[in-house]
Amino acid sequence: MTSTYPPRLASERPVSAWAITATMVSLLGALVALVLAIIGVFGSLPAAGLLVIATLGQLAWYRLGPAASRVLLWPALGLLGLCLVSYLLPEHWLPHVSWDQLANQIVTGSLLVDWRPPLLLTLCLIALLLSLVVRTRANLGAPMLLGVAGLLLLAQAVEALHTPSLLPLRGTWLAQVILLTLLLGQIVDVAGAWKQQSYRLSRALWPGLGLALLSLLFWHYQKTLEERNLAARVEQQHVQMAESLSREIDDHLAAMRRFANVWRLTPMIPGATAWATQAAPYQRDFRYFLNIAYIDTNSRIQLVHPPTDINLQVLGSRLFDDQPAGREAVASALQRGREGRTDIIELLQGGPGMIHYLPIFLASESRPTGAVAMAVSLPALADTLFANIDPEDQQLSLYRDRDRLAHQPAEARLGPWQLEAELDLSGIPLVLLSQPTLRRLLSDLPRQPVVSLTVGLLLAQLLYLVLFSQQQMANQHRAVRRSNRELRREIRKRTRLQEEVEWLAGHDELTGLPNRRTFLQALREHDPREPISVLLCDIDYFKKVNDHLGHLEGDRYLKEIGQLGNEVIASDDGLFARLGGEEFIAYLPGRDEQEAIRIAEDLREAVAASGLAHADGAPLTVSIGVATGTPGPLRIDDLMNAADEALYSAKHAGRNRARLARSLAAPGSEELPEQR
Ligand SMILES: Nc1nc2c(ncn2[C@@H]2O[C@H](COP(=O)(O)OP(=O)(O)OP(=O)(O)O)[C@@H](O)[C@H]2O)c(=O)[nH]1
Repeated sequence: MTSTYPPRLASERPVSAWAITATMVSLLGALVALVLAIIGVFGSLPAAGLLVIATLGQLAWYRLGPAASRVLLWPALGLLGLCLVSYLLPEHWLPHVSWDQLANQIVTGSLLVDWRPPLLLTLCLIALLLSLVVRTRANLGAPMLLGVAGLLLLAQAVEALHTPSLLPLRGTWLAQVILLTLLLGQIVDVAGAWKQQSYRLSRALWPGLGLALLSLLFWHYQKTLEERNLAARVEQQHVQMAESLSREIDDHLAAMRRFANVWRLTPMIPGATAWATQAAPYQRDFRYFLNIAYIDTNSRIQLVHPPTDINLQVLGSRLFDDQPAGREAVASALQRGREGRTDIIELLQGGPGMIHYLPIFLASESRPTGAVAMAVSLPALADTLFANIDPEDQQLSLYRDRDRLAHQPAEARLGPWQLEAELDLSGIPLVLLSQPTLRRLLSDLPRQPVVSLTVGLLLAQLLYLVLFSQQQMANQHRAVRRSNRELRREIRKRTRLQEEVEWLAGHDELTGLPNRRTFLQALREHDPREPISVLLCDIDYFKKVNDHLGHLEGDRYLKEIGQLGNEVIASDDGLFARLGGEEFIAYLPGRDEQEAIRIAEDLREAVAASGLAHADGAPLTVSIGVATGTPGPLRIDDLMNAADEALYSAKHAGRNRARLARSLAAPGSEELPEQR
């Protein structure tokens, strides 16, 4: 991975031309959506407004930098957060009606649903805007947020296409296109940076997106289930309402029969007072009885209760003539002594209704002496039946075939569901239609699926962040271990070099023997209570070796002699060093002259017998100057000079010999017998 210093800010990154183009297209779309929403043709105004802010925020990010972008985006995120809260808060904490009141204060007649985008659109916008305000866009949060936005967008498209939803996704296809281009713009913008970290990203991104997808699927399952449950509940309530209406109708039939039977106990045709007294409680209980009238055998209305103007007007009417639609029913009661009822007809008092005719048998009479007519006004019946229904909850209509008999409009915006139930009005089939209001449906809809979706998405984001950070830490850990390894290797290398330098400082490179420095050090550290001897040793005619056998061979000879000398001197607890050139020196602590001379002879003989030879076959020899210091303070220069003089003396005397320095022993130097 390449890195630059100083690190670039996100706003300094070169922005792709594609990203700018996509954003411009989105902006255009968002502005069109806004205009359409303002003139009320299409879509919702707040959603369009938020889209415009989102695209302007993205454009500001590219053109002016993060600070300008955030000025636009944070307030938009605040609004979206409020929208999300409205989806999440339980009804008993803050009822829907309170949200609606708030919306109504902003624009009269508007509801909460007008002011918040659909759930998935809200979440998608939140993810998009958050990805813009996350500073390190290409690294930390943005990939997951953009991924989630993409998923939500897809889910929203699928929802809109396939699933009939309780809340229609009003005009969101345009919003989806705008969001999609916005999303693509962002992805193109940061794709380059993602590529650099694709390994780390994919390890964190796929599990995160997997969890987000699971949350979405789970949410969809729960939402569908809850909507189905709600539909079933509403349906059940509707059926119960229809049943209670049917019961009410049955009750009024039973009441009518009771009323008709009352006259069996009396021997006379009912009088006006008795009629009014008997009819009053029935009319009070069933207000939709427009009237309760006594019809004589001639089908003439003789008595009527209540004595309202409109009822009094029909008094004396002969039903056979005046109301032909009910003739059959009247005849059934008066002539055959059986209950009869009209179909739904236009009543004499006006409005649709039906009239029941029940024969009146006086005591001991076997033929009816008249009939009781009970006119039921259908609008009044519907009013009575609907009286207990809150018009803010639902709209109700009563139909016979296609004719609407009664209608109670809702006093709130209607939801998308229409429910149907059948009613039996004394054998006439009616249909009761109900349409629950949006507010009622929304307040009844459980919040749990939205809560679990939000929690799921948060967990997915958290999982992504944890995995991403873990990857980052693992990477850093790997880098630290790598640099540690390199450091250890460097230290080892330097230690070896140091040892080599130290060894070279004290040794001769060619022969591997200690050098002059080490020799002098040993000399300086010797125990002054003991004698000390040195053997200064020089190869005889070594120049010839070089001249005739070559320098490489000369080097080999030097190495051989070094090894040989080391063996001889080390066996006598001494140190054999190379002084330089073809000169060697032996340091023999605790050795007196006699011992030193013996050792010098051993060395000389060993060299002579080594097999090393000149070009003419003559054996290679060495001359040795021996100097010994007695116990006591030592003057190194004196010792060395003495050895040197002794060596010179040995050379001068013909070479291949050892000479004891005279100056440090008895006066003059003593020649050892030549052993050739
Ligand atoms: N091959 C090789 N030759 C060296 C090295 N150091 C010194 N010499 C040679 O040793 C020779 C020393 O020669 P001289 O000092 O003239 O003495 P010599 O030929 O040994 O004769 P005497 O000491 O007088 O017996 C020179 O030819 C140097 O070039 C070395 O490290 N390698």
